[in-house]
Amino acid sequence: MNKDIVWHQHDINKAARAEQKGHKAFLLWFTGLSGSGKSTIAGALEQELFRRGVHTYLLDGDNVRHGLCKGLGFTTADRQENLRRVGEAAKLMVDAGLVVLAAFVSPYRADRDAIRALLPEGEFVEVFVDTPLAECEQRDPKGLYKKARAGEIKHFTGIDDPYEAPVQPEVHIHNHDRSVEEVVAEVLAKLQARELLS
Ligand SMILES: Nc1ncnc2c1ncn2[C@@H]1O[C@H](COP(=O)(O)OS(=O)(=O)O)[C@@H](OP(=O)(O)O)[C@H]1O
Ligand SMILES: Nc1ncnc2c1ncn2[C@@H]1O[C@H](COP(=O)(O)OP(=O)(O)O)[C@@H](O)[C@H]1O
Repeated sequence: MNKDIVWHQHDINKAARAEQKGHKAFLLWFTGLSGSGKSTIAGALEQELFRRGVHTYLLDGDNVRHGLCKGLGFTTADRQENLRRVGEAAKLMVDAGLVVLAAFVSPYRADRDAIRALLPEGEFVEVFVDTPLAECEQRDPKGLYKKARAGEIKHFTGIDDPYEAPVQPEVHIHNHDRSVEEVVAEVLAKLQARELLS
């Protein structure tokens, strides 16, 4: 870091924004295999939060790779850079007073922990969307598992690339043989128990 660049503390801070918006700001980080249901659950949860008047923003892996993270692939280094950029963007949004929902495979513990470390204690909520690989592969909505099995896609998480499951996620969802509504209700209850939502 250049020592001539000094942090400027502005007058409107996070507490003031939370008071204006009427709720706390935090980052809900959804991690799990491709096809586990991250986008579906994050999207349904965002709808419910929005309905309650919560100011939200949903960052989705497939979408940010069209802009902020354009050109990055799926090597370990590219995933790390992808998640570093997303983590910094999410941090700004949380500072702006939003409840940010981020849905990324984010297969490496170190990358997820690096994002956790960017935020104040309690403002990073890791949500492990735990769906068996066989189920994800059966869902295969984009046909990517089929391509990965055929060797047409390399470094595919769960096939020829690792997925390091969270050890102590704040929320552990089993998203198999359950309705999306049931799962959303479970996440909301966990957030209320942590006093992140009223
Ligand atoms: N090799 C490989 N491994 C995993 N996923 C792949 C790969 N190639 C393409 N895709 C598609 O890209 C989506 C994952 O992007 P992410 O930005 O979430 O990945 S990561 O967090 O940087 O690991 C992922 O989206 P989801 O299915 O929504 O998880 C896939 O559709
Ligand atoms: N609880 C669930 N039960 C059955 N199918 C689900 C459930 N949650 C998500 N799905 C389906 O699984 C597929 C993958 O979901 P998606 O949200 O795209 O996963 P991801 O974002 O993790 O890749 C979609 O076809 C979605 O409709």
